[in-house]
Amino acid sequence: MKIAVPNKGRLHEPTLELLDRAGLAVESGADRQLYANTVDPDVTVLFARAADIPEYVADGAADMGITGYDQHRESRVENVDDLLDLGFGSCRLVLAAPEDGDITDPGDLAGATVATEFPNVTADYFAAKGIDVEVVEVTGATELTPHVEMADAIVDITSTGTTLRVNRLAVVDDVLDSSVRLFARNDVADDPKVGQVETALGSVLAANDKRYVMLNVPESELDAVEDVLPGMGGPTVMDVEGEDAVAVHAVVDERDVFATVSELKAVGASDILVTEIERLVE
Ligand SMILES: Nc1ncnc2c1ncn2[C@@H]1O[C@H](COP(=O)(O)OP(=O)(O)OP(=O)(O)O)[C@@H](O)[C@H]1O
Ligand SMILES: O=P(O)(O)OC[C@H]1O[C@H](OP(=O)(O)OP(=O)(O)O)[C@H](O)[C@@H]1O
Ligand SMILES: [Mg+2]
Repeated sequence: MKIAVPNKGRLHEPTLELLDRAGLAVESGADRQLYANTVDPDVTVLFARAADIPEYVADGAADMGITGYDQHRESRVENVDDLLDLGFGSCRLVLAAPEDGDITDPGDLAGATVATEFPNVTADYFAAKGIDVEVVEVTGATELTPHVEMADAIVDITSTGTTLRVNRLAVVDDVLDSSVRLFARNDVADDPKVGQVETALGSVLAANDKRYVMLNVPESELDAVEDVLPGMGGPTVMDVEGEDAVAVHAVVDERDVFATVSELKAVGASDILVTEIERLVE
């Protein structure tokens, strides 16, 4: 099983970190190598440009891939299916035009020129609206093109909005929401290894917003503690040897931890520990 992952840029580190946490650590070697082993002898990693990954997977150079959904759409590959939203690299592709200009609606661009690093997504967007534009492909610094009369508007990535603001561009319309996805080629979708990789990465995401809570409580108060801790499938309860108390363990949503700990104390729990969870397979 080969997984194509970004070889550099903003998606590289978080992808390797996620694989690491999922128990598929990439074994370090020379920085610029093409292939790397993981701790699983059946899983290797192919380093590629974020934009090339969907095609590498579609063509069979790799079986699974991790990259932005925007790149998946831009590649127009059809034999690749998303398995998981990995929750990082969130951004929007937007149509933007000079803030002091007269383009305030996509329809204002009929017959005009739009510059972008995403010519296919852009062409599909205008075609769906029935608006005829000329799409000019650029490979970077897209935000400059309206100011040097190369284009009337752009389709580009925005996240904080800083780049658009600095270049005095305003959003005219949303084109696509993107985040990083795990995907696989259709013809390997039933391979057990694909399922294992999906489960491993999914278990890290599932654990991200959960905490493990441990506490001791007198046996007489156990019912009250169980009311506070509905948890997944109920808490685990263990006898504490030689004492009239039990130890209780439970998985709690991160956002509920503050309230839960207060309630647990109120019903007589002591020695309360809250820890992070590395992985959670339900
Ligand atoms: N500002 C951003 N915020 C969040 N995600 C982004 C942002 N810019 C890009 N991305 C995501 O990262 C993917 C890769 O971006 P890109 O190919 O520009 O690489 P990079 O990490 O910016 O490195 P470089 O541009 O130096 O090659 C994009 O397709 C998109 O999914
Ligand atoms: O809304 P913002 O937070 O400003 O982010 C948007 C910018 O981020 C990306 O550029 P990147 O930093 O990857 O530089 P690049 O043009 O070299 O890819 C993207 O191409 C935008 O220019
Ligand atoms: Mg970039």
